[in-house]
Amino acid sequence: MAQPVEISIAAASRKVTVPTGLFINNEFVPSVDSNELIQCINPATEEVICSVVAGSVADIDRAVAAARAAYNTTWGKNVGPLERARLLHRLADLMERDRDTLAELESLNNGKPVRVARDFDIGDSIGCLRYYAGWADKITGQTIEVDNKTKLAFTRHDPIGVCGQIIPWNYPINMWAWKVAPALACGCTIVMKPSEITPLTALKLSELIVEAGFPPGVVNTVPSLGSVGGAALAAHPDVDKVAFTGSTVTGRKIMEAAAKSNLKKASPERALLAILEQVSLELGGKSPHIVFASADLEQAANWAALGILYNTGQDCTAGSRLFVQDTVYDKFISILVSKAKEIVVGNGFDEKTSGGPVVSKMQYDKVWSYIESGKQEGAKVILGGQKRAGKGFFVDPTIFTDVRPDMKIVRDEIFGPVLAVAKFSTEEEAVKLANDTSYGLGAGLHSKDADQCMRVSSALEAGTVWVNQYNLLYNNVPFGGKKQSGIGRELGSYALEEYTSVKAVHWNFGEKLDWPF
Ligand SMILES: NC(=O)C1=CN([C@@H]2O[C@H](COP(=O)(O)OP(=O)(O)OC[C@H]3O[C@@H](n4cnc5c(N)ncnc54)[C@H](O)[C@@H]3O)[C@@H](O)[C@H]2O)C=CC1
Ligand code: BAL
Repeated sequence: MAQPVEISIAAASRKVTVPTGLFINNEFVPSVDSNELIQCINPATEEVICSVVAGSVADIDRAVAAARAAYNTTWGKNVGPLERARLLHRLADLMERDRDTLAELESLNNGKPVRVARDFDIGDSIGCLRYYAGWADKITGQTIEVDNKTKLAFTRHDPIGVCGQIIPWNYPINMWAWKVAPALACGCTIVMKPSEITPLTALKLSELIVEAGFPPGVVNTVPSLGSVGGAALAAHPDVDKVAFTGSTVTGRKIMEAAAKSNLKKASPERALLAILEQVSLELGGKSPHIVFASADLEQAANWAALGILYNTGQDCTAGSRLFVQDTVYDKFISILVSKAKEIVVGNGFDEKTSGGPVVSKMQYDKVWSYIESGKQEGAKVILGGQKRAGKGFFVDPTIFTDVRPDMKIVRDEIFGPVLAVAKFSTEEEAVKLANDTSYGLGAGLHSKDADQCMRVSSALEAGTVWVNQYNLLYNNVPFGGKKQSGIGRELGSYALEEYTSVKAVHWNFGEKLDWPF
């Protein structure tokens, strides 16, 4: 079993062929020692789309060996920056060519609307590949004077090596691009483990890796269960760096695995420093979104609704805790509810649809258990909160008011279209409520008072703060979290630091060493 399957996309009158094997050394191959398969489900219909090979620990070993061989021969320091840039641009061209098919496949496997996948996820991913193609020949070190007459030092930003990249199911193509583009621009090789829930587009993109002309072994793709392939990749002694996006629980496990594998070579005191260079984690969030009385309420309601409903709330930066100033509270809530009602949730192949189902039965059950807990803990449902009849893991926009800070719906990351709204009266109170979380990924505020915007954006404990907008990201602006939302930064020039290792070279052109010293 590693044969491609033909998937019929009836709504678009199209058929698409999808590889189902593990992608190692530019070939789709069966597992070396396992017959396990991963079933891919369409969350809008609950039907099986197809099955793909589930990689084993031995398959991860094989993929890492392929990545190491490529790093030492055809890639790494053996390929120039212009060639790395050319290939990244070529890959971007191919994604552009296949944009519609990729969007349809993404929609089938993940549930997000085709329009959203095509215009946002894939559009941004193409932009990401091109952005880092532009960086490939601009990764420079410094020349440092240490003694004018006899010595100088310089730094080189070497590729960090073989990277294990573990990505989630909420943005399968986009998270692929965020990981692959900077790593390749820096000269790293990759073993990519897509989520077992959404492996199809990573496999389809692997075909484009071959077509673009990347040498074998530069990018390898191993769909596998997290507890099998993900854990093996994180603990692998020949993986130089692990980059992860996903839950905080799994992020902790990855940190532990990387530390243990580093301990094989490093002393315990060095292990922490070693893993800080070698692990980057983009984890969960429970992001606050504050609306002050002076805000443009119509606009703030649009951004607040986008903040929780975009990607059906399955977004690490979802603005899931909304704080509204008491003097405008009633007016704002009525605008917000009317905005949320306008969002079309349903058929992903309809261009008017903005929201799809949540990704899986497990996620559906998790979201509903939070909705039930919100009701039981005494929060008031002012929108949604009722199950739909029929097939598909659909959850309609759900808004709770009268929430307290101790409620589970206020404390935990739900990863669904479920908003908890609370009232505040002073700026100080809003900041205190906003920062009352173990997470620190995103935060938003709306106000027409510029001084207030500056004060509050400075006080909010988050890696990203949006002022008078929410949830928009750009490839040239860094992204990442504080507190339990992660370590390291993706996007922008900052991501290059995650995939390079700085080497200082000390050059002596005149100093004689007196002996004995
Ligand atoms: N920050 C984010 O973007 C994401 C957050 N989540 C949160 O996590 C919750 C659970 O979703 P999951 O799919 O279970 O997330 P997860 O964090 O377990 O999965 C993300 C990736 O990690 C892999 N993984 C799982 N266990 C692993 C391990 N022991 N070692 C290495 N890799 C491992 C998975 O196979 C997947 O590729 C969601 O409800 C949501 O709250 C989920 C996905 C993305
Ligand atoms: N929205 C940025 C990436 C994420 O949700 O995982």
